[in-house]
Formats: sequence, C-alpha cells, structure tokens
Amino acid sequence: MRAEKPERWHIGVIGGSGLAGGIALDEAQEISVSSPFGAPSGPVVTGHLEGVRFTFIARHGAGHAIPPSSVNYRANVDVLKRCGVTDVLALSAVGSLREAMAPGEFVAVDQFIDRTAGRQGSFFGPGLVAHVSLADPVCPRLSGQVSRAVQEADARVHEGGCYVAIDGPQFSTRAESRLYRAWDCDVIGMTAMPEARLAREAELPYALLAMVTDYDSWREGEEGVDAEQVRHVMHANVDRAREAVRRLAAMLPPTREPSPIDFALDGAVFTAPSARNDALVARLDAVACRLFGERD
Ligand SMILES: CSC[C@H]1O[C@H](OP(=O)(O)O)[C@H](O)[C@@H]1O
Ligand SMILES: Nc1ncnc2[nH]cnc12
Repeated sequence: MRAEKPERWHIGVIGGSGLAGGIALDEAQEISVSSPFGAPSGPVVTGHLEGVRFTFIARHGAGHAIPPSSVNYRANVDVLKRCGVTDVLALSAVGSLREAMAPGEFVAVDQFIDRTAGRQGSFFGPGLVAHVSLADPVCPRLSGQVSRAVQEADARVHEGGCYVAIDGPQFSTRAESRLYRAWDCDVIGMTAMPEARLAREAELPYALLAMVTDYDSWREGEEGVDAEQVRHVMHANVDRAREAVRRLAAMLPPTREPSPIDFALDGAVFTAPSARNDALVARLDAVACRLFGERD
C-alpha cells in the first residue's frame, strides 16, 4: 500500500461550457498524458496559480467539440490522478430549478440525482468489484473553500444544492423540468455524473461549482431555455468563475491535511485476490495506486 497523499495541494480543474479556453496559469505547460481508459477530452495544461499547482482539462475538448454523453469521464479523471492531482474542482453551466437561484449566480452543489444512462460510470468491473460510499459525493472542505472564493470574487453563491444530471444534449421538456422540481432538485446539467462517481473511486475529493445560466423550462408563461440564452449568460460570467478559482488558490492553507476521501477505497474491494482480473488491476495503477501500487 502506498503512503498517504502528499501534503501539498494540487488542484485539478475540469472546465465546462465556456471554459474551453482554460484558466490563466503561471508557467503553463501543455502536457501529454495517456490513460488506459482512452483519450481524455483534450489537452492537459499544468501550471501554478498563486503558488499552488493546478492542472486543467476542458471537459468538452478544444473548441467544445465533445457532447456530454461522449465525454470520456474515466480518462479525464484517470489523467488528473496520474498527474498527481489531490483534489478536483469541476466547473459547470447549469439550469436553475429554483426561483432563488438566479442566472448569473453560483451554486456549490452537494448532492446529485443521476438520470444519465449508458455512460461508463465506474473504473471497476468484472474481476474487480468495488463499492465506494457516495452518500456525500462532494468534499465539504473543498466545496466550502470554493464558496468563500466565489464570495471574495463578489458573486453570489448558494451553499448546497441538488444537481440532476440528464443525458441531453437536448434541454428538458416542461414536464421533465417540473418533475425534477418536484424531486427537490435545485439545478440541472448534463455532465456531473458520472464525473463525481469516478472522482470518488479515484479517491479524489470533488467539488462542483455550478454557474446558473437559465431557469430551464418550468416557469409558467415563459419561453423555455434555449442555447442563445445560455451562451449569453455564460459569457457574461465566465471571468467570475476564473476569478473564483484564483481566489481559491490564494486562500488554500499552505499544508493540505488528509481528507477521509483520500481513503475512499479502504474496504471497498470485494473481489478475492485469487479471483481478480490482472489486466483490470493493471489499468487501475493510477486510480487505485494506494491499494495496488504503480506499474513499473
Ligand atoms: C452549453 S448548455 C449545455 C451544456 O452546458 C453544461 O456543460 P458543462 O457541465 O460541461 O458546463 C451542461 O451540462 C451541458 O453539457
Ligand atoms: N437548462 C439546462 N439543462 C441542462 N443543462 C444545462 N446547462 C445549462 N443550462 C442547462
């Protein structure tokens, strides 16, 4: 078993809609990292912000070419882990299902309902069965720090909110939008699942900063959401998201104390050593390096 995580922060940022251009990092370097789970969404850029190491991936690739259900979520998370990332901050555009969560505001999401289907939702599989806890899918420490960073960036943030993940790429019908409100969901998007599940399997504390771009399609007597509206609000606010990331870097304590999520795989693997699929174990050399060690 490998030693505990390093004491230095290394934040992996997965940038969503509006963030294909990345975040401005000092000494930024584009690096090529391959993954046994296939190609990540696009170039991986690593550098520093306020002296803290950051590594960035654009979720939809350069120029936003990859639709939500075609994102290789496993490769993205695996590559971040391979780069030595300690914590993941995901940035996403979302629709609001609550009057109080207005376009232009941010939500530090803390729960999910997953309505996606057919996406690769686990690093594990036949020959290596693991069940991690997902009761609290977001890291409260990172999410709290991110909320404070948004406030410092002079933007409004709602601390906590349930995100319903849909496949898309179409927006929801009015009936679906009303249904998700009845389920007590607060915001809607197309990408946080399975991303959050995979981060947990990779023992990476995950926080999701959602930027509200629209009211989806539940409001009586109003037009439903359309892409033009989303694009407009997104472009008006994306620099605030970048500023929040910079503020986060500036406020992180110099030493990273361990998180319980760093040990999410402890006790999670059910498959007996004699029944394990060696090829699958080998593919987990980054994700589960603490359990199985790294490849030579
Ligand atoms: C551009 S509107 C729909 C699109 O935006 C969100 O993407 P992301 O989460 O990567 O910011 C949403 O999930 C959809 O993929
Ligand atoms: N209304 C909406 N539904 C799904 N994803 C979105 N991303 C931004 N707005 C959205």
